[in-house]
Amino acid sequence: MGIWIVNASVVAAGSEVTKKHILVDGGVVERIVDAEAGQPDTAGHTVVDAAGKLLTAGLIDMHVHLREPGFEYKEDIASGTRSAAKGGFTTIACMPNTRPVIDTVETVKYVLDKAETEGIVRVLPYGCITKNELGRELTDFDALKEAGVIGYTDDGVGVQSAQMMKDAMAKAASIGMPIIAHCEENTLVEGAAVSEGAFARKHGLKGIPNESEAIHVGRDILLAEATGVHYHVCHVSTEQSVRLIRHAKQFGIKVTAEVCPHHLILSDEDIPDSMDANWKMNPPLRTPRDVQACIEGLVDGTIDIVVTDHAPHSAEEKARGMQLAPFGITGFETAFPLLYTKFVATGEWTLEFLVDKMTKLPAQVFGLPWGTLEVGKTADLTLIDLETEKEVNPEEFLSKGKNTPFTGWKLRGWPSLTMVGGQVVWSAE
Ligand SMILES: NC(=O)N[C@@H](CC(=O)O)C(=O)O
Ligand SMILES: [Zn+2]
Ligand SMILES: [Zn+2]
Repeated sequence: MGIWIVNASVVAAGSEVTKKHILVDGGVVERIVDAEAGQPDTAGHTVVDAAGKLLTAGLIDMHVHLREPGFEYKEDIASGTRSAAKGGFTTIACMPNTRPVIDTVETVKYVLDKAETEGIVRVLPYGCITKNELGRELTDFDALKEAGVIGYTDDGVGVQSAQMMKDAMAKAASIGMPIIAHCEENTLVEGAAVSEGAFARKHGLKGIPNESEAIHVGRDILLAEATGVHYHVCHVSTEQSVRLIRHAKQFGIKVTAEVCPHHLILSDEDIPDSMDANWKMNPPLRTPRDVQACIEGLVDGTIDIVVTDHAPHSAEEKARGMQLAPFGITGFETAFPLLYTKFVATGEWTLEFLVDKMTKLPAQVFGLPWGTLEVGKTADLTLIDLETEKEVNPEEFLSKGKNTPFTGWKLRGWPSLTMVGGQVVWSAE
C-alpha cells in the first residue's frame, strides 16, 4: 500500500507551479502525473489531499546543532529531529561541538545510533578537524570517515593556526572529503558579543569586526587552492567574505559557501535596546550593507546554499544578557517561512530559487542522493502551506530551544507535512 499525494502544487520554473498527483510506494516516488489528467485510481492506497499546498523535495540543512551528547538540556537528537521535521527538513548535518565533541569513532557511532533509534529525519554527522576542537592536533580523518562523518569542521571556533588548517586540508583532499570552516580570527574578537557597527557604538560595546571572519576566509581560500580540497565556508556574514569567495570561484578554486536566514534578514540596527540575548549569535548580525552583500552573493551563486545554524540554548542561559549569554539562535522552525515571506512573497526571488537553495543545491554541494523530486528517487518530501499567515511563537517549537529573535513575526510558507523515505514523520494535522 502506497500514498497518493493528490492535487499538489509542484514548482515548474521560476515561480510557476503545476498541479500533480504523486504516488509514493516502497519508500520511493513511484509516479508523478498531471492533475489535468484527472483523479488517479487510489484504491488500496492512503490519500493525502495536498490541494493548495506546495510539494518539494525534503529540505536539507547542512549546518545544525543537535547538542547530543552532553548538552541534552539545550536539545537532543529526538527533539532536534522533530523540530527539523516540523520545519520541513528531511536531512540535517550536525555539528560536532557537543560534549564530548565528535572527534572519535565512538562518538560518531553514538550519534548515528541515537539518530537511528530516536531521530525522525536523516542525520549526517560532521567530525572535528582537531581533537577537542582545541586546534592543536588533527583527529583521525580516515577513521572518522570510515565511521560515517561527511566532512570535518571545528564549528563553534575557528582553526587559528594556518599550518594546522593546511595539514587538515591536505589530508581531507587526499581522501576526497570536504573541510567546513567556522571562520573567526580570535585575536580580533576577544570579549565582544555584537558586531562592530551602529548598535555597538550606541551602547559603547566592543564590536566584532568583519575582518575577524574575512581574514580566515581569505587565508583558507589560498590554502584550499594550494591543497585542492573542497573548502566550504560556514555562515557567511560579511561583505568582505562574499567578495573573497566570489573572486576565488572566478579562479576555479573549489570553494562553496552557506548563509543563514538571519544574516539575510536582520542587521545590527534591528537589535532592540533591551539587549535581549536572543539577538546574539555567531557570526553576529552585521551592518545593512553586509546583509545586502549576502543577499547579492546568494543571488549570483557566490553563496551556494541556505542553512539554519540551528543553535538552541536554554532560556536560563539566554537570560544572562547580551554579554554573558552563549551565541546562537534556533532555526529549523522559522527558516522556510522567513525566507518565503521576506523574499518570495515579495517577488524578489522566485520560488524555484529558494527551493533549490534548500534542496537540490545542498545535495549537489555535498554529493548527497536527495534533494530532487523525481520518479525513482527516495520519497523525502515536504508539503508547504504558502497561504496561511501565522505568527512565530517559540512556545510552539518542537525544539527545546526557544531562543529566536523572530517572536511575533507574521509569516507565510509554513511546512504542513514532512515525509522521510516514504513515511510521514510529521504532519500539522
Ligand atoms: N552560531 C552560533 O551562534 N552558535 C553555535 C556555534 C557556531 O555555529 O559557531 C553554537 O554551537 O551555539
Ligand atoms: Zn560556527
Ligand atoms: Zn554552527
